[in-house]
Amino acid sequence: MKIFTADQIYEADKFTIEKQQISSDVLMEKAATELFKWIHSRLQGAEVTIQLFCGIGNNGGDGIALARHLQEHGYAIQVHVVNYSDKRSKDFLLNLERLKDRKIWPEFINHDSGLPELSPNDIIVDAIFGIGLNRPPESWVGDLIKHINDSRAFVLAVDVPSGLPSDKAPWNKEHVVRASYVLSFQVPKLIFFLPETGIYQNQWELLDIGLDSEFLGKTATAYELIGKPEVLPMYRPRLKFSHKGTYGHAVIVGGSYGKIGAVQLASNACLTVGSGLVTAFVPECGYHSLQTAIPEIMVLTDEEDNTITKIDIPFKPSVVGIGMGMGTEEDTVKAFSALLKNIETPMVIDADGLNILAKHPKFMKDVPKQSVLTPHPKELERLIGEWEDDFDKLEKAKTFATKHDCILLIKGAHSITIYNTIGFVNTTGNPGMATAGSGDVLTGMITGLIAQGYSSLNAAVFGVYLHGLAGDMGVSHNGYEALKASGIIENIGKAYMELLRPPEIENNKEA
Ligand SMILES: NC(=O)C1=CN([C@@H]2O[C@H](COP(=O)(O)OP(=O)(O)OC[C@H]3O[C@@H](n4cnc5c(N)ncnc54)[C@H](OP(=O)(O)O)[C@@H]3O)[C@@H](O)[C@H]2O)[C@@H](O)CC1
Ligand SMILES: Nc1ncnc2c1ncn2[C@@H]1O[C@H](COP(=O)(O)OP(=O)(O)O)[C@@H](O)[C@H]1O
Ligand SMILES: [K+]
Repeated sequence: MKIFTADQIYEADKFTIEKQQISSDVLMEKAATELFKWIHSRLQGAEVTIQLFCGIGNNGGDGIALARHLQEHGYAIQVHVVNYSDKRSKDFLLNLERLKDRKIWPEFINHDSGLPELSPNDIIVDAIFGIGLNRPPESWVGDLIKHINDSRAFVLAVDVPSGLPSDKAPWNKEHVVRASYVLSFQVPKLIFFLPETGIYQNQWELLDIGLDSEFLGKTATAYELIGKPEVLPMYRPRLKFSHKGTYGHAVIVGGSYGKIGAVQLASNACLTVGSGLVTAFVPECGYHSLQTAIPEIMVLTDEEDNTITKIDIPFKPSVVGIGMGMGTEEDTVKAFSALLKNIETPMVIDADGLNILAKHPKFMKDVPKQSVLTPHPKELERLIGEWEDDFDKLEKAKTFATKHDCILLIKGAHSITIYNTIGFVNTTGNPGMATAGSGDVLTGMITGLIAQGYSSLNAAVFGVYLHGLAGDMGVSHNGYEALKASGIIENIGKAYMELLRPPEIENNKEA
């Protein structure tokens, strides 16, 4: 599913109005109707006070129109207009008139008004600012937002939490609504998925307001949300007359004394995701434990006991996954650099592989094209330098990925795979995966997918989705805390099954 910018949403709005020959308030009415239906289906007329805070733009207009629907269905409402500007939108004014026609007089909140009384038992509708926010809210509006946050009431935000700009980090973290739930119109917004801005909403859901599907379909976007419909076509089925050679020979290089487990996890994940053959390359000290832990893999060892000093692979691997638990000793750096110079197949580079690249930027020119780099935020910072905010981070990541013709996978709650100018935002995974070794598992999985013939980009996007899905299945019975990296591997098979499960057939009413 595409992620549109605010400007693109305004264009979609305009296009829809022209094509369908409707007036703009029709879209606002549709938005308000969908908001109302959502609320009504849950509240069923409950006797709760709904406090609506409406700005003076179209986001506020949505709130005012919603208030009318709520009142018509007997809900106890209190409408507040947050009067932050004289430039009221046409459709806001239209809906304000409609409300007044029904003898509902909102309370106007200005810079010198006191703060309204709020109870934790109220439901608050936040329609102060939408995607039109383009400068810091004035301090009295910020104080009102803080008052809403302090109320401990359930806060339902319309379109986006107020105070959150769509293309930069908030100016003041206290002046952003912390929404219990966001009902957002038609398309997901990038702010929902970034660590700095995603924290302002617990949950979000899309409401279809009928923006033109032709426009949405043909418009190219810089970000795409990756769910089952996007990854399913990437799946490469196992062929009946295939053999292990069909699915490639992956090599996993890494480990050092005390960190052989990282290679074990990556190799096991590589095999479990379906690589035909897997060879691990580790320092001598890892030999016995690896051979014992995973009988299905082959093991090559360095001449040195405790670290990697020379990487000899006596065959042409399909792909090499490297870096987990490897350390950054001088000899290891030399071995890594020599491998980069000799290798032609794409690589998946993680952990200390990335740390070495960050310390020796000139090595980047030897990294095979179409390699996948899998940094967590700290490793990313070492690689691309500091950033101002998450948006700046993504731009810098795109510049880096384009310059080096690589796929840059930024790991996190919503991992984002960057290739050229596009970012693919993952939707699976959970906080249980914030546990030692889960990144090693991901590296192994992506390596195993490339070995089987997935393109590097598809391996990254598909791999991160499957990894998150396996994590989700891993916590479904045991909870977040007990998930271990090996638990993610144990659920890779189930994740495949879940991905390939046909959609439930709806009950035939006549049957
Ligand atoms: N297609 C869709 O998705 C549909 C979307 N709809 C809804 O429209 C919403 C967008 O509405 P919107 O464009 O009127 O902007 P909104 O966020 O209400 O802000 C109002 C104005 O405030 C101003 N302003 C900005 N920052 C400010 C500040 N700090 N302090 C003071 N003023 C500030 C700025 O105007 P400016 O002063 O810059 O000219 C801005 O225009 C969207 O989120 C959704 O809820 C639906 O109605 C139907 C279809
Ligand atoms: N809160 C979270 N929600 C979803 N996925 C997460 C979360 N925290 C971590 N992960 C995933 O777990 C993995 C952690 O990788 P990394 O930090 O490299 O771990 P390690 O170095 O221990 O292997 C990444 O794939 C990341 O996306
Ligand atoms: K809002």
